[in-house]
Amino acid sequence: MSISVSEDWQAYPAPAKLNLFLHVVGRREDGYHLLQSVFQLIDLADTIHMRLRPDDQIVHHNPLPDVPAETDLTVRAARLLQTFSGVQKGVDLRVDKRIPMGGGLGGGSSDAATVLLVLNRLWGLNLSRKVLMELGLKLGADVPFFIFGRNAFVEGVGEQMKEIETPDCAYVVLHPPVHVSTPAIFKDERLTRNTPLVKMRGLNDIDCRNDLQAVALGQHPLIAEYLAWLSQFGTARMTGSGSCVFTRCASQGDADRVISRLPDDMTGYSVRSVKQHQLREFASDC
Ligand SMILES: C[C@@](CO)(OP(=O)(O)O)[C@H](O)COP(=O)(O)OP(=O)(O)OC[C@H]1O[C@@H](n2ccc(N)nc2=O)[C@H](O)[C@@H]1O
Ligand SMILES: Nc1ncnc2c1ncn2[C@@H]1O[C@H](COP(=O)(O)OP(=O)(O)O)[C@@H](O)[C@H]1O
Repeated sequence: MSISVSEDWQAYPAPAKLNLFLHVVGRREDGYHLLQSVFQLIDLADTIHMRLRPDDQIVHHNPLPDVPAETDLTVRAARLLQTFSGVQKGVDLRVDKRIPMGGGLGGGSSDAATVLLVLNRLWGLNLSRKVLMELGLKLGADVPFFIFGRNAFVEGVGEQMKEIETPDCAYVVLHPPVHVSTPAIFKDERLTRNTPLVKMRGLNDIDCRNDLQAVALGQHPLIAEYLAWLSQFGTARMTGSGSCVFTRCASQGDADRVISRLPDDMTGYSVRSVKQHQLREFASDC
């Protein structure tokens, strides 16, 4: 799937995710934390424009204000794939950001996953999903999920996943304007790391909380104000390491109505659950 914007450039989606719950169940010797979480794809998405180049350069045409091109996850993903495969091909990149950055919605990771999936096809590499997921993990703990491309129960540091049925529904997502540092949340001494392991049968049996939430609220009290406002409409929770918070709505109309009541100084989105990443077939399962 792709949406044409001009003769050469093609546009590809990079969807965001919500963590419907997130439990911290332990810590590895290297300091990384063991998690259990359900990752849900949503229809809030960045768009990555890509064009093959006649040389082997990787060129980012509109770097983000605070992220130099060389450190952008799209460029890092393309370089990683180039080095791994030894291919002597290049690509032009442009990124239209819609997913708030540092919001716990996985935007950077999803951008990286989209680049890996698309270049796998554009460069004719034909790497399997498994190989792309292993490569993706080198870029960030959330990248394998977006390459997996289906809603999933995720374990380990983000590399073990099983497909899971999740409700087809609408959500309201609010973005408190604070930058949450993921390493700072995981390092915080107030973080509990001993939530008992759950067996995943269905979401109804799970204590759907986010163990990172209390720590994020301690570091950024503004998130609590957004949670309090959203809690008028249903159970509200933080996604990932924050700062975004969300609640489930009975219908898209209900979600739109919540957004229409948002105070002028708050930013939010009415979104829908997505069953599958539109680029999932860009990697094969064998
Ligand atoms: C918390 C989660 C849940 O979805 O998401 P986000 O809030 O980032 O979306 C992820 O596990 C985050 O994934 P990601 O943002 O890719 O993190 P990474 O770049 O891999 O790691 C950033 C830092 O967080 C800590 N970290 C991350 C993941 C993990 N399982 N244990 C950790 O301790 C490490 O200190 C690491 O250096
Ligand atoms: N293409 C990109 N999009 C967003 N963030 C990026 C990108 N490349 C690198 N980053 C860096 O990754 C950090 C985390 O971004 P993001 O994935 O949006 O948040 P989160 O991990 O909280 O979901 C950003 O603050 C930014 O410094």
